[in-house]
Amino acid sequence: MRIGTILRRLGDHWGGTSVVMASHLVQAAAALWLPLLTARLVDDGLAFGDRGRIAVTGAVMLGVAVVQALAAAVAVRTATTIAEAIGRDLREEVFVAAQRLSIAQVARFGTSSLTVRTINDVQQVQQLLQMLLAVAVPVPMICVGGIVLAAFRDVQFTVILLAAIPALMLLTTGVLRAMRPLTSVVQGRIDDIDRLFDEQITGVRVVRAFGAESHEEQRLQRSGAELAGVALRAGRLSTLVLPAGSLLVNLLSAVTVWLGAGRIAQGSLGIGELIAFISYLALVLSSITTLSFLFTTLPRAEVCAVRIGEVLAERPDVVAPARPRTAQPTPGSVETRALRFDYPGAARPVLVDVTLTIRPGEQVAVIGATGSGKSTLLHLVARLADSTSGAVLVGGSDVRQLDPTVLSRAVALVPQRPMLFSGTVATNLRQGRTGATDADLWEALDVAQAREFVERLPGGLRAEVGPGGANLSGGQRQRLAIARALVRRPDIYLLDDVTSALDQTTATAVERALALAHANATRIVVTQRAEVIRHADRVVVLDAGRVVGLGTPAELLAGNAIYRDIVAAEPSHDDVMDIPA
Ligand SMILES: Nc1ncnc2c1ncn2[C@@H]1O[C@H](COP(=O)(O)OP(=O)(O)OP(=O)(O)O)[C@@H](O)[C@H]1O
Repeated sequence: MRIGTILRRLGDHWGGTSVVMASHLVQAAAALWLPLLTARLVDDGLAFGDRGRIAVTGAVMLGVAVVQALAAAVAVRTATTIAEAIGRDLREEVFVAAQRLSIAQVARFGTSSLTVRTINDVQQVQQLLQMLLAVAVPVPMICVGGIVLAAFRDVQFTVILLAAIPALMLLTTGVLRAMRPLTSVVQGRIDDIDRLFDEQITGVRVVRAFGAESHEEQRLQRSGAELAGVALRAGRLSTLVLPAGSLLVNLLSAVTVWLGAGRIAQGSLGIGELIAFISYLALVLSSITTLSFLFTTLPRAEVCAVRIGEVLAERPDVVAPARPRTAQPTPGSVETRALRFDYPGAARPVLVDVTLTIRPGEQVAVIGATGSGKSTLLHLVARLADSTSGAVLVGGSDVRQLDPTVLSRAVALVPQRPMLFSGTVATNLRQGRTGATDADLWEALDVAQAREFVERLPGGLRAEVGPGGANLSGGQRQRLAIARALVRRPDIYLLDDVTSALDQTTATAVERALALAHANATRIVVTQRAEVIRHADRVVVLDAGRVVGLGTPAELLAGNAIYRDIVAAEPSHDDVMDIPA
């Protein structure tokens, strides 16, 4: 997307744009009329000591100045409203487009870059629109009007004015050329700083625990210095325009006065005429200088428009089917057929030839070394991404053909890193099911072993949850995330290492309660806990993205080394808590 594409959106606001144009026309006419009135005041009034003419012309000048100010106020106000409206629409579009991206696409852009594009980049474009409408529109009117009026009064002086315009244009073009490459670097550096901030703030506990504050500060300082370096270079270039413009105006005014003085002495020019001409010179050149300065913000807005366009143009990997299926011939079943998944640009696939058939109500544990593709497998079942090849069937229907609402009702994913949202405990849990009653929420909290701590929170279910659940412990977040999935009552639970932040006893209690609650539901559980693995109906062993073991715990104990390693690493706790199979 280029800035021109965004400018075309002004057509959607033609009413407001017409008001801006009309107000600027009035404002420009007033600005051009004032020097003529000044000339009349001096040459016809002051020169002859005609008090009546001075008073009338002065009153007209005051009236014109008031109209000019009012027209300018209307133009700026309307311009701001239009720019705000276009900015708001763009922000919404980028946000919605970003929400539709698959996890691989989000990873490719980077979450912080998507944030900067949605907020900062749209703001830059909005600012440019506002400035264009509020400042740039009257410039051509003033220039053409000023040159024509000057030409009518004096050709020699008009030549001076016309010669100055290309000089200013040349300067601006040079500055713009030099700035263009710097501005895309500036936006990239802003992305970097945002990413660093995000990392450092979300990881503040780790930073403190490792006493890494000064190291992190240095990283931020380095990034800040790099941004300041390029931003300063771009800023220095843009600041050339205004002083150069006013230098030119002053030089030419001096030349005009020098030439005019001689002609006044000869009697071929009135003082008022000279003042009027100098006013036109200043009006035209300072308008062009302001426009040139405005153009120096163009490269940055242009880069931002391109970055916004990249998000808007990104076709989501995961698209809703044209004719969605709602039928699920075998609710609760999950099947993967020769599944393969590659991250774009990655050296090797994350999953290769994964073929599984999971029956409704089955409890399946997925185990494997870190990085073996366990989470990715669950993500593909929940259709957070589409497989590179092969297929995933949920309830007997290919997820790519299944109605997204049917799929999200059938499947509840509890991710490895539980994510809560600002609001209350209840609003977070009701993301599982909007219509859930308080009793449903407490029931889910009971299963997730979270009743006790929620009851202790001030307000209970109405207790505040900070952004990302920041005011809760990792274990509390994890239990609320489990409860949210339970509230949904899906056919299939996808549980990704959901008890990793809990102590042994609580984890076992959660697992036991989960197994009892909604006993008919299918559970695919990524876990390292021997307790859960031993009590699963079947276990899938992944190694570097391939299924290297599939069977009951007893079968795998006999013939699978990876299974034996993982289960042997943790002693049985069946004596502590009996988990039903
Ligand atoms: N955004 C990404 N871009 C490229 N590769 C990625 C990306 N995210 C994950 N991977 C790779 O995909 C592989 C599988 O990751 P996945 O999270 O599925 O593993 P896992 O078995 O769940 O690991 P863990 O037990 O540590 O959670 C890893 O090798 C990882 O490096």
